[in-house]
Amino acid sequence: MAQINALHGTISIPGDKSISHRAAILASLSTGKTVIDNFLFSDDCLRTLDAFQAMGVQVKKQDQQVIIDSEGASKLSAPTDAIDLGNSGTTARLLAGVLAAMPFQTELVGDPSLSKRPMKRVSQPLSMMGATVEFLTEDGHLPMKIVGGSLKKIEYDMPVASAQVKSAILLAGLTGQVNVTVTEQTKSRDHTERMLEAYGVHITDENGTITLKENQVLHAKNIKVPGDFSSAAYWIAAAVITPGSELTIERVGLNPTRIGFLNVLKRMGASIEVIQKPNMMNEPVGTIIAKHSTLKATTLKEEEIPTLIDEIPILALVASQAKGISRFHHLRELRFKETDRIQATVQGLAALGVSIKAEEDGMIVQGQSRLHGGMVKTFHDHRIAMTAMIASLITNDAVTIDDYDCVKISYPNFFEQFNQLKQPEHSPKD
Ligand SMILES: O=C(O)C1=C[C@@H](OP(=O)(O)O)[C@@H](O)[C@H](O)C1
Ligand SMILES: C=C(OP(=O)(O)O)C(=O)O
Repeated sequence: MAQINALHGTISIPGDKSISHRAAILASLSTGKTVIDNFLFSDDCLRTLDAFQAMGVQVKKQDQQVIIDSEGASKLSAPTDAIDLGNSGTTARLLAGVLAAMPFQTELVGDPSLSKRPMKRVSQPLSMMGATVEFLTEDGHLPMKIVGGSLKKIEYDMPVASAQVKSAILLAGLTGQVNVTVTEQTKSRDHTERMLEAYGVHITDENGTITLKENQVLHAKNIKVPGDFSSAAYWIAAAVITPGSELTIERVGLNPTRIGFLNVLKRMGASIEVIQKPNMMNEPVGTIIAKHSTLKATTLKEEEIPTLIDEIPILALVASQAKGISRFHHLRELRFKETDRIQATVQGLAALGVSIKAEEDGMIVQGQSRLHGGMVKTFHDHRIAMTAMIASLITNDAVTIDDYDCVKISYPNFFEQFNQLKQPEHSPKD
């Protein structure tokens, strides 16, 4: 029987996945040489680099840097083969926006999980702008062919809160040199807008209506990527639920559109201190100190969902340790992620002893569950795998998962840091 150990130490968080994708894209669309520091070398972000390399951009990887040399958006060339996006939804949707304005056609393919995810949410606005998007086997799903060309301006009301769709439209406007206006009901992550602003592009956000002006070109600019808040969330959760723990988590991106998990945990009574550091490329950054806490249950509000959309599995684990019943609704979007994350979270946590129930649009979590070891089916979803491993910190018996490799999608050194953290004499820096 394993013993439950208090966790102590300092963790440096690897680069943000969303920002690394955008850095690779905007650097490839700029003229000149860009050095991207602290790029996340995860499977998903590598797909974005590979896609631009296939279109003639020079990409060099060294240590934690990527050096991108490009002649700009107008000089991208047709790839010789279909572009394989692997598991990456962000690459699929954002790249579709770029390709809509290219004077060539491209075929996009993905792995079985990505091939089940909805693509009409991008094909519809891009078609309205003048691109032709053809689904090659099943309506609305990859593989899809994008026949790009000259685009027209668009004013688009977003039917779902999605930073990927919003970004696809902004990138189509940028590469197509046309004016775009996107209106969001609920604000989704704004990394694309912030990075474009850092490049000096004329982009405004007035009460959820984002406008990008036509005829703007990008010139290379070095980029430093902050640590990924979504990756930090696992360690914040670990500290908060494991008795006697205190963890310091460094170099974390603190963009307000990403830190809903932090705000909800504070509402639940978690002891979390945030020390702000200087911004990186228009993105707030800081150090987080999280301690074991006595927690109370919570109910999620609709407007906070986009700010914690990828943190629902780990939040459900935290809620299982709080006093009372937590209610998570407005989560239909979770059914369209790497897997159906409502079902995968409920099944995975139930296998470890959590009293949890799936609802049509969310889940109900009974608090103060006593967890036991067990086998968690990940459905090859990195966020389910990492949630199960954090759960193992508070079980006496072993937790096993059916796929350890999938963490490489967003957090390649997760297990390295996890194992170091479990050895109290070490502090898992990088
Ligand atoms: O724009 C992005 O980088 C992302 C947006 C979110 O997806 P949606 O746009 O589908 O909400 C999120 O779940 C994903 O992990 C990354
Ligand atoms: C949903 C995710 O990513 P993507 O949509 O890029 O596959 C995620 O990282 O949790």
